[in-house]
This record gives sequence, structure tokens and C-alpha cells, in this order.
Amino acid sequence: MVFETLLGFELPALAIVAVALVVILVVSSWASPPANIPPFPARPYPILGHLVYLSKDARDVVMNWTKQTGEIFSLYMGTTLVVVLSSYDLMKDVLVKQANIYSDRPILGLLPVLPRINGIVSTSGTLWKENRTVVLSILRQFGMGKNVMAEKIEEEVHAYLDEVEKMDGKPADLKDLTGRAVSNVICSCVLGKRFDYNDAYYRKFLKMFDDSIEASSAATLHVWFPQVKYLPGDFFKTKLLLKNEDAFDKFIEEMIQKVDDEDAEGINKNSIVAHYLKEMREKREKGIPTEMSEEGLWRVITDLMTAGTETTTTTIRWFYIYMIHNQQVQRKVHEEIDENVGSGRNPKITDRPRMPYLNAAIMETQRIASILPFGLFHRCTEETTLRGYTIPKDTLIMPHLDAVLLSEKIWGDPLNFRPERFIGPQGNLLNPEQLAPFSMGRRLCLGEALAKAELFLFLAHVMHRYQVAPESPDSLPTFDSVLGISMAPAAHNIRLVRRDGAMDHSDDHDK
Ligand code: HEM
Repeated sequence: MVFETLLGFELPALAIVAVALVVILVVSSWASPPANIPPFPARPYPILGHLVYLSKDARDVVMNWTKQTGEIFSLYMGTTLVVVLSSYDLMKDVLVKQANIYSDRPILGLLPVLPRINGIVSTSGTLWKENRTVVLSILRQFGMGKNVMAEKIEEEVHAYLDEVEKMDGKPADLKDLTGRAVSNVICSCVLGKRFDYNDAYYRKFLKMFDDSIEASSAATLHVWFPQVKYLPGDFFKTKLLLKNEDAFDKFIEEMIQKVDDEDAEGINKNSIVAHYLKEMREKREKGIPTEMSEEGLWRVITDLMTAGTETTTTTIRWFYIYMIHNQQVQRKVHEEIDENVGSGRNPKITDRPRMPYLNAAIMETQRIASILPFGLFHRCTEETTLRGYTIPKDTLIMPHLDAVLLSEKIWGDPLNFRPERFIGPQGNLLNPEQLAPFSMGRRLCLGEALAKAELFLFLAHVMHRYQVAPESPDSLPTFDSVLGISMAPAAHNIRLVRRDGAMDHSDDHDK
């Protein structure tokens, strides 16, 4: 591989490589930008472009640029041109109305050298379409009739509550426990089974998953400067990333094999793995052209784990923080649950339409926390014009979701936590289309329905049974965030304190 070959270089040769890279970067950054592209909000620096401005408080910086420059502007991330979409109308025009040219993903950083990128998140074209369609249709089947999806989530919620109960109202950081529960829901959908939280195999899996995410975060420089992969040593974590990807893939392969073997006895028929393999084999047998493959399935699974675990966990954690800071909202949520569920049974997915206020509080958390402030990048597949500007082919498109979810024009008081904004005059739930934490268009989050069901069931159960309280009355959690896959709350402790009269779920799991 390229990396190993480079390791064998003598120092002068390395110096030549390094100098050559710098020269290439300088020359490419001096080339004048394409004509008539959207304006820059600030002058780009050589080589680093606008990354210099974004190294600190990127979220505030981009929001200020939106206020100064308007709904569309250009940035250079390193030497890569990115066009930022900073209003709801523009995002809709681009991602929905012109979806045919704005729905591909860019191939950034290390993606070209990764062994497999044939899943969903980073794929484009017919392979993306086929994988997405298959997984969506499986998830839809899970959500219909008997609602297998809700059953899987409820099973997990009970295991989660059993662990919370053991904490006995004492302060704890719920990050790991919530993450374990949420990723178990994905395991349950993907593999057809959940794991005990102490299962050694599951712990190993989570550890590898965390290592893989950590290595990707450590290797972010590759996104804008893929050239660093040619440098010797592993200062930019290239080799670590590839090693972890490889190990994780092997692990997933083993897991699939296990599920496939067990499924011969029909054990895991309600799993994405079983459905995917069945569909793939049927297509092959019938001679229907397909790009589905066993290896593609590994990547689909990794994509679902990556996209579905931290996002939902982070939203649940923000909800707890907002409940602590907004006691009157918490009181109303409790009242609504008491009225509609009472103390004689557990909440159910069918309670969802009867609980507009809890739904509104969840929606308001998704809006104000705006956990993916910059969305995911899209790629423009042909030269086109937008708002009178030229958008060159292959330009990266950044849906600036913060500009929608925190827009003064749309929400009036975007920085206030006010679930009432989603409650209509008759007490009904309003569903404004501008509430777009899952983005929009053809790349709309594939896990939206699953995430919404999870958020409702986890939070309805927790709120049914507990009061969300700070570690101590004078130590409220802050709104500080850390950037991982999403904007997650900084480490903090809270207490989940048993409400008077709340029923004991552990004795009554299937009521
Ligand atoms: C609160 C939780 C979640 C939020 C806020 C969220 C948000 C998003 C956003 C903003 C995108 C990018 C859409 C675009 O490119 O324009 C996305 C993509 C995606 N999400 Fe989610 N997501 C959540 C949960 C989930 C879950 C639970 C799953 C797994 C089942 C999931 C799977 C995916 C996948 C596979 C994609 C890529 C779709 C594609 O490229 O076609 N997400 N999500």
C-alpha cells in the first residue's frame, strides 16, 4: 500500500515529498476562484482558506456570516470550494426542487482509500439508491402492523430503566448508558437481537465502534487535505483509521455470518441483515441486475450504527438538560403523561398522538439543540446557476441547518425553549416543515421514523417514572457542547429521581 511504501523513504526523500505537497497546495490555492460564484464572507487565506476562521466557535462564525452575507455564500475549506445554503427557502429550492443535481455525496479525504464505501451515507448513484430503498422498505415493514420497531425499542427501554433504577436517584452521567441502549436498538433492528449491557461480545463491539469514531475524528485533517496521507509516520492518524476500519469490518462480517447461520433456523427473520441477504439472493437468482453485496451490507450496517447512535443519544441528553432548565415544561410533560397513561400501565407507541405536549417538547429540543448544525455535505453534479450565481460542477454544498432551526425570521424567539410554539389553538400538535433537523430532499435522514419512535418511547417512559433533576440545586448542567459526530452536551451529571406513585416497570414489562 502507498503508506507502507512511503515509510521506507530516506529523510531527504521525505523532505522532497513534504515540500512538493506544500508547493502543490500553495499553487492550487493561488489559482483564482471560478467566475461568478457566490460571495465570500471573508477573504480566504492561502492553503487553509476559511478553515482559519473556523478553528474556534465555528458555529457562531458561520451564523454571523449568514447575517452579514445573506442566504448563500462560498467558502474555501482548504482548497475545496463549498457553497453554504443558509435559509430554509434556499435549502428547499436546492435539496428538494433540484434534487436531481444536488443529491450526490462528495468523495472526501480518505474515502478513496478506504476498503469499502459501498453503504448509504457516502455512496451515490444506483448503488446508493438500491441500498437506501432496501433498508427504508425494511424499516417501514418494521413500523407497520404489529410494529416490530416499537417492540424492539420498548424491550430496550425496559433494560435502560432497570439500569437507571439501580442508580437510585444518585447523580450520574447518562452518556454511556444511553449510548449503549440506543446502539442496542440498532443492533436489534440490524441483527434481530439485543445484547445484555455486560455481554463481553457487545462490549468489545462498542469499544471497536468508539475507537473507529475516535480515529475518524482524529483524522479530520484528511477531509480537506487528503495529501497528508502521503506523509510518513502516523502523525495524522491515517494508519490508525485504516486499521480500525479494517478491524470493525471484520467484526461486522463475523456478526453477519452469525445472524445468517442462525437465520437458517428462522431466529432472526426480523433483522435488516436477514432481509437484505434475502433480497440480494432473490435478485441474483432471478437474474435481476443488482449492486447489493455482502461487503456492501457491512458498510450499510456501519453507516446505520454511525448515523443512528450518537445522534439519538445526544438528543435524549439535551432533552434532560432542557427539562432541568425549564421546570414548568417538565411539569406540563408530567401532567400530560399522568392524564393519558396514569400509573397503572407503561406508555406505548399508540399513546404518541395523545401526547402533543411531550411531542412538542421533543421537537423543541431537536430545534434548539440543532445537533448537526452544518448538516452533511452534498455534491453538485453539473454546472448550474443558483440565485444568479454560478455553481461549478463538483462544488460541495453545505446545508446550514442552524440557519433554519435557529432562524429569527421563522421562529421569532429561536433561543427560547418554548414547546408551545408547536401547539395549535385547539391543543393540537403543529408540524411546521421548517422544523428540519433530519434535513430534506432525497437524502433526508433514513432513520427519521426510527429516531422519532425512539425519542418518544425512551422519553415517555423516563418522564412517566422520573423527575429529571440537576446534580444539586446549585449545579445545573451547562449548555456547553462538544463536537463528535454531532454537537453533544459536554460531560455532566444529572439525577433521575423516582416520581411519587410511579409504577415499577421492572415487574411489568409487557403491560
Ligand atoms: C435524532 C436523531 C437523528 C438526526 C437529528 C439525524 C439527522 C440526519 C441528517 C441531518 C442527515 C443528513 C441528510 C442530508 O444529507 O441532507 C442524516 C442522514 C442519515 N441518517 Fe440520520 N439522524 C438521526 C437519527 C438516525 C438514525 C436513528 C438512523 C439509523 C437508522 C439514521 C440514519 C441515517 C442515514 C443512513 C443517513 C444518510 C442518508 C443518505 O445519505 O441517503 N439517522 N441524518
